[in-house]
Amino acid sequence: MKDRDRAHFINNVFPFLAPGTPLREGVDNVLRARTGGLIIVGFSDSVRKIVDGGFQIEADYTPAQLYELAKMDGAIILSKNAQKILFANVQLVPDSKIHSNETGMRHRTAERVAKTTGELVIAISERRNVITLYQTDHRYTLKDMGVILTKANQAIQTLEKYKAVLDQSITNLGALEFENLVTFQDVSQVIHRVEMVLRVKRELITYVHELGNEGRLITMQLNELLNNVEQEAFLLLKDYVNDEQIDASEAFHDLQVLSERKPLNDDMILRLLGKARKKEDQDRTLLPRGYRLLHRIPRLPSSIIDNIVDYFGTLDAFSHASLEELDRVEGIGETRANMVKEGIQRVQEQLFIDRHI
Ligand SMILES: Nc1ncnc2c1ncn2[C@@H]1O[C@H](COP(=O)(O)OP(=O)(O)OP(=O)(O)O)[C@@H](O)[C@H]1O
Repeated sequence: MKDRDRAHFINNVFPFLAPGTPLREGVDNVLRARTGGLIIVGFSDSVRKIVDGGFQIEADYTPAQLYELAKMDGAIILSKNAQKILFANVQLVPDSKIHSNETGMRHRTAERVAKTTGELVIAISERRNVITLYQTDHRYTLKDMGVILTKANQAIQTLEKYKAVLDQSITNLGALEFENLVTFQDVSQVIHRVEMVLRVKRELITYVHELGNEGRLITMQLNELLNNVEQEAFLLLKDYVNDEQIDASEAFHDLQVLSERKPLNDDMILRLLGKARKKEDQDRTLLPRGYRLLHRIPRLPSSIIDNIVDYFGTLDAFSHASLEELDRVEGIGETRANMVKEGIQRVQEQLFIDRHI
């Protein structure tokens, strides 16, 4: 429930309430001033019905105005986009039969208004120094920036570890590919590690949204760490999918969606790759097409990589091809044939040095 609530606010509310936004600046000022506050963002008909008293303002929203108006009793109503302050000093009279778990009147009112109107309601506590968000039946207490930053940094450390493990298993797979020793289990192991990395990435993105402009450093670290993970995962699928049944981009999309829900198992991975589950297939060697390793050769355009794989079919075939055979591929002349041959050799040597047995 808590995760669902957090996700709801991060997706729908944080774009205009994250640190660095004018609304957050105003709300933080009210919190610091310890006057308390009750703010409704949106003035729909259902809000109109429960408004009693107060006065109309119709001014452009500024953090300073919000802070001044919060010194008064009652609620403040903002426009849906939080660009205007519409009313202040408003008494709200939601149906008292609506269940509320809150104790104080401000928070009970906030919860009931959110449930009846569906609008975002922000309660800033005078005594407890917390900001609570309500919308429909969702409730979320904003966390202290320090707490979120600590969690985000822990997640970055976890990501670094997972990424190192993933890199190593990709290297090991590459070495096995040159030896024609890859089985389904080897591919599945790499896919599981990609899945773990994607999972931590998703968690980190929620922290980044929650941190707003305080999350810039985390974003930079995240981008640097994940620089090529998605491309590698896509190429891995391109190397191994049963392409008569499944397109690699589709498989990559499915991998991302599935890993959001629950941990992948072997059956799911087999389905992703478009392969049937047959007992005898489990230990059979798989021959990769070689997209992933060809992409490691510097300055080799994707169109040429496609032509090489189309012509030879597998890494095994083109890694043993002579210069003359490589020369026959469309887009490859003598110079490029040399470059490809040397490139493949260099990639192979590096993999054998880096592999961890
Ligand atoms: N129905 C309401 N409409 C508008 N404002 C309200 C309403 N109920 C309470 N408030 C505002 O909340 C203020 C504090 O009420 P109360 O102390 O009972 O709330 P609380 O939930 O305990 O919040 P806090 O933690 O800030 O004390 C009131 O002075 C009033 O400004």
